[in-house]
Amino acid sequence: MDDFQLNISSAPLPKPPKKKVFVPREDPSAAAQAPQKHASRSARREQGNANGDRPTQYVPQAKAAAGAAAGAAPAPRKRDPTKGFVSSLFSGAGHEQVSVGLPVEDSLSSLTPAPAPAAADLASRPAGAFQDLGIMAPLAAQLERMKMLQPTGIQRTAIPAMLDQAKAAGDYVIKAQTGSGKTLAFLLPIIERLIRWERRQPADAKIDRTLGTMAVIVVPTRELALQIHKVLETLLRYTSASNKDSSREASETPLRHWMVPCCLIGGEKKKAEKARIRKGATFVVSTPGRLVDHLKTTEAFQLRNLSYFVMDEADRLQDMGFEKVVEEIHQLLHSRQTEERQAIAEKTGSAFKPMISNRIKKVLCSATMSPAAQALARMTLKNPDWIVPDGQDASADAESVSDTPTLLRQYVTFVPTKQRFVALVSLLYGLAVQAYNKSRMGAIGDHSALRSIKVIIFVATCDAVDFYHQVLSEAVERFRPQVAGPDGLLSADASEIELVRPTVYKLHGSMAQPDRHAQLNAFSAGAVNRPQVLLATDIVGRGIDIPNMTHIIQFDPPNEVGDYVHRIGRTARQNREGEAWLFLSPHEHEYVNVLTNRGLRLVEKKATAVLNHFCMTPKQARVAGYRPPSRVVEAVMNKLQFDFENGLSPAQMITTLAEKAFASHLRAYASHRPSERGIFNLKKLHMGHLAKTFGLQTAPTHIAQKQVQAATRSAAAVAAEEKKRKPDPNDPNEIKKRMYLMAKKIEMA
Ligand SMILES: Nc1ncnc2c1ncn2[C@@H]1O[C@H](COP(=O)(O)OP(=O)(O)OP(=O)(O)O)[C@@H](O)[C@H]1O
Repeated sequence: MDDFQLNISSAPLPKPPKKKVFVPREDPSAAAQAPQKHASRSARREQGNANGDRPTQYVPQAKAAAGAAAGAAPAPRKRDPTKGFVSSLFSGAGHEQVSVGLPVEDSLSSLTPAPAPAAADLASRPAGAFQDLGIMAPLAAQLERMKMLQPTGIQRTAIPAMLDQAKAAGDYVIKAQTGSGKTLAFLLPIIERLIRWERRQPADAKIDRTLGTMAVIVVPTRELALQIHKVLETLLRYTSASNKDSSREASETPLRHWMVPCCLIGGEKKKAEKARIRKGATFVVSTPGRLVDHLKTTEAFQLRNLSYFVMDEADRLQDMGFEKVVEEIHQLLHSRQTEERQAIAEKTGSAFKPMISNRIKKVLCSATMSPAAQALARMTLKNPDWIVPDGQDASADAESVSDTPTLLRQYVTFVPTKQRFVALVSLLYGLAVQAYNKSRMGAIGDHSALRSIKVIIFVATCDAVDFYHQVLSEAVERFRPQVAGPDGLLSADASEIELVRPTVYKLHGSMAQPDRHAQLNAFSAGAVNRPQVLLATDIVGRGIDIPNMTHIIQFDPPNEVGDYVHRIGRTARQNREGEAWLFLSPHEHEYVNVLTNRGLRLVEKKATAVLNHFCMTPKQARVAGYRPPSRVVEAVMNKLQFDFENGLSPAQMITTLAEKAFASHLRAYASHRPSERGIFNLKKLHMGHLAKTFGLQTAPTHIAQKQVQAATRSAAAVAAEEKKRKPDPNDPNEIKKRMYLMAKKIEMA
């Protein structure tokens, strides 16, 4: 691959010593390679058949020309005979134009003006407004330190509602768009009620860890548990008597309490967690599996005073995998609390008096409520109070997902399957250049003042995360964005390219917990003046709050519209701007209807707009309306794909990774919801083209055939099973039946 690396130098760009262009198969210089011809042809045919395209051989023009001039075949390059060809990314099947009726833009930059910030979500109240909602001075002072001066829309409704003594017996459903501050919306009133209880007690009574756990918060991922735990730690730091600084606010209302948060998550040492529980934890934040484990095995868990059970990302918790676990948690919390209270009553001879509430109040919280989660809310919550942001209608369609952040722009681009990789690299480069050009104005010479992009790329499987992490990490080091110069292809200005080169991180559920933690922290803290890219599965799709997120790229579409909404909600949080890009292959275009039918508003970006950007220097990209010639774009993209297929990593290692990623991609593709399998149809997926997405020159047929057969078999088996047992899993009557049974069990517990 280094043969084809171009020199990089600062402007003015020198004439390249060798021009490199793609020479098609018919080129006389290629035809002159008589001794190689037959072997090459058969290799080419093999690839051509597998990929369904006419292959193109990449030959440096200088060598070809020299060979032709000498009247002899150019000296053959030493290489693996199965490599060295790249079928053109711009010919063959898979390029059908689709029209989906969305507004279309042919430029990377947004053509529509930025929408105005949502007035409803920006509180117009002055600082101190948290106190107006009933939050006491020490807590409000801490919020001020955390730079939270005004409550958000959902906080303005949730805090008074949850503090309202008249409604204190009921449960709550909190539904508000992503990034709107739901975490504090349920944490603040819980902390406030505990502080208020303490105020009503004689001077020697206080809340501390010996009173046991007051609130349990269960969330679907470890990362989210750690995040909420951190918010709690910060909130409680200055509002606990243990902190000397709290005496500042203590003159009027001396603080006595000492509340302790504790995080219980899979992947951590259970023994250490048991020790923490034994010491006592006022708040427990946990993932479902680990919580059940401790509820069953940790005797020291004290739940007699438990007053709140919060299910954050409630609809995800009702998903297949968690539904039963959450049900079990409900039962265990109730049974353990009852046992503990009875034991105390027997010991003391009088009924146990709980601190805040006799029953455990449940709080369901999410930006989306699937039908199953709604049914659960209706059946299991007592008099649930549906809390939505100030100014919104609580009786509106609970399943609606159209309430996405106001400053979020949603784009979809239809990229032929075989161009997916080059389009991804081009988009990353284009977005980074765009950000660099935007922030460079007024910041020339001061690179610390530049603002770059922070992107999450969602892919379907852990194997794909590993593969693209490896590939993109190398790509940014080794692929030089190339542009049209007067004499062919040139590399872009090195000093500028350095500034748009991203650091790549990865996160998926099969990584060891310390690595997960380290990667997420590094990505969150990554310098804002350099592009930061995180490759991830849906593990960071929900709840995760990363500062300065600018873009979400869904390289693989999600399994559910709910997941789409949560993924895009990682950006444009708290009234900041953000962009979400969705990649679809042309044959998947009907997925757009699935999204728009649920009220989501998208704009189509032409795939050419994405590819063009890789062929422009930052300087060229600053010229309004500049477009590189299409033949240059094609040559550059074919070269990029050629390098991708031939030049990365020790060949064996990357091939193994690629084949694994290819196989698991097929499995994931086959597991789309039954209602969407007509759109994400394995039979319509071109295996050869998909192979190119993973840098494979041909589809590993043994894998492809096996996967397609298995997927078809399992799809048929699932369909037969569903027909036999459940007429339709989304049938409201079926959901009701399931939820009724679950509610009965919980009630009995
Ligand atoms: N009143 C406030 N003022 C300023 N910033 C706030 C306020 N409340 C919350 N935030 C910040 O807003 C961001 C989003 O909050 P949070 O994570 O609670 O959103 P969310 O609604 O739970 O989002 P998601 O649905 O994605 O989980 C966080 O960085 C949080 O610190």
